[in-house]
Amino acid sequence: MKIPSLLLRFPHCYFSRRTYFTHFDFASRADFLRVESLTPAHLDRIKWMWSSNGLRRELCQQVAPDQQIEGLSDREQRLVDRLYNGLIQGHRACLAEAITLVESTQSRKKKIAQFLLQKVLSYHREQEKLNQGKPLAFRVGLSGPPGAGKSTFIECFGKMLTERKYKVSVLAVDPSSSTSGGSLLGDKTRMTELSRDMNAYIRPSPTRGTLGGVTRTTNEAILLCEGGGYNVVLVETVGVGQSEFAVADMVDMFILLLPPAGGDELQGIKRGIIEMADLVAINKADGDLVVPARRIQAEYVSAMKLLRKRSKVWRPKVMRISAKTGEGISDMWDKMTEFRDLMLTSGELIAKRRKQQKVWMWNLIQENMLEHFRSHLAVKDKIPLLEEKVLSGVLSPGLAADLLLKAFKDGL
Ligand SMILES: Nc1nc2c(ncn2[C@@H]2O[C@H](COP(=O)(O)OP(=O)(O)OP(=O)(O)O)[C@@H](O)[C@H]2O)c(=O)[nH]1
Repeated sequence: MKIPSLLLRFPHCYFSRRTYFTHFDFASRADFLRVESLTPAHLDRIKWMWSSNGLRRELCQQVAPDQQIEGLSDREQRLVDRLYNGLIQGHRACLAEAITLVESTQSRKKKIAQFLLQKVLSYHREQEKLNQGKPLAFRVGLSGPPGAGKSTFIECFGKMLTERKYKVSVLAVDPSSSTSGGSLLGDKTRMTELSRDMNAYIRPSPTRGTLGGVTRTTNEAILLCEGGGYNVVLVETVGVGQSEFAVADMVDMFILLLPPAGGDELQGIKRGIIEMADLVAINKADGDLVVPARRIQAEYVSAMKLLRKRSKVWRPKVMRISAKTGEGISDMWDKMTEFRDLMLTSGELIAKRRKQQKVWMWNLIQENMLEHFRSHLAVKDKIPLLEEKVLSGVLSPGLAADLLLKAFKDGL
């Protein structure tokens, strides 16, 4: 039987840890995880083990449960292994294919995607242990009103980071087109240089109108980008609607990018979102706009002093930058790394991530329960009639809700 080439390249995805330690006498766990530590003798042994039936059966039984996935066909399992191995090798095509799989709404693909995510999560845990428990990537949310300069900023900021040998991924949360559900803005078209950079990955993420405008898949795409070795993950939102609040709930640091304009130009910005900002960057501080930028900065500095403190170690900062000239961008990164280090040292960053995962679990339950309720046979035909009665004032919202909930309960 031909030995699978993947077995020779990534044997630790086939063999359980026990097999490794009993049959390959690895000195340490770190060695076991480093595939390049395989010697020709190890490879000969793998070939021998694969050829002798008895051991092959044993190997299959020994593969850790999360690797020998029940319920997936051989073809689906090969897809999961191919995407997983390509992802952790840093292949952008595998990352793109993995995110597309995670974005799928088709139930079978969703199931395969969850298995892939579980493998990536366990890889995350291994790598974080090797990284003294520190997170693999710095997750940054970026929001601001249309025209504030987000795309121009990401292009300039991203290029600066890749020149400093960071791997940057950008998930641009786009409003979906009403027909296709695909992303409208296609930020790639406006981040031309960065999208050509081999150390950058840009992905418009369609919202499909889900809760808060930011999709479940954005949260999961962040995990996949980190599994792909991207150590700075930027999640950009269009800056209107509810998406900023959802993004703030899935990143380590939330940045608000504002134009040097006050008053009605900032109508799109809700007070609540300013309270969630860890850093406010007044953009376009160049040319004739330097003076207004200074004034707006002063206004926000005094306004933010009145906001309730959300961290014991960090006070939100207000900076002036120019995405056009690059002025202030490097200082801004210094401030961001200062934030990350303070939050890590104080333990607030890990605590925040744990809390965020719980918030997302309940967001998803709420979203799926509502979907399940609306589509339930005992309820869906009653909804239009009861909505009509509420609109015409015949029924109170409370009574209509009780009638629908009773129909749902009786129908269970
Ligand atoms: N002077 C100046 N103009 C800028 C700067 N950054 C962006 N712009 C200009 O502002 C306009 C909007 O920039 P974008 O980067 O598309 O802004 P955006 O926030 O991505 O816009 P939306 O995609 O509509 O949300 C463009 O004409 C940019 O050239 C800056 O730092 N200085």
